[in-house]
Amino acid sequence: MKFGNIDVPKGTGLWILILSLHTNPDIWGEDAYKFNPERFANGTAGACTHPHVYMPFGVGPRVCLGQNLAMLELKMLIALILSNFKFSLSPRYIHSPAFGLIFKISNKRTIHVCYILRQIYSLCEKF
Ligand code: HEM
Repeated sequence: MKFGNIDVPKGTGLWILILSLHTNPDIWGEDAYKFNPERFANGTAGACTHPHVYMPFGVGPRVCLGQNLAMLELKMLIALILSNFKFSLSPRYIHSPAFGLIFKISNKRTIHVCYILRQIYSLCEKF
């Protein structure tokens, strides 16, 4: 098949870089890299120009089987965290995002996050 002027031979594996789709200013606007959950206030269609390019769980026949379970777990976890912790930015905070499979903090900051996660897990074990 042909994508624009690129010929793709039969049997070729294509890897779509989802991070690029999810942070493209042409699709999400100038604040594409900003953490802004409110952009979804009116659903995915209200957040971007082409709703079908938002695919955190993949699309089509191989879409993530655990999608609904994962969303339920995440909502419960966030509700638990927000109702049990207060948040403020540490004066020692250094903004250091790094790209892996997803965006994460760079290795030098990981140890602090692991500590926080351990606290959160121990909290969740109580429920
Ligand atoms: C936030 C959490 C999760 C994310 C972002 C996620 C994302 C994904 C993505 C992107 C795929 C590939 C879809 C594709 O090939 O188009 C996938 C596949 C899959 N996921 Fe998840 N997933 C999550 C949680 C889970 C959970 C909790 C389970 C099981 C309990 C699960 C089970 C699966 C399975 C079995 C597949 C393979 C489906 C297939 O190839 O037919 N996932 N997931």
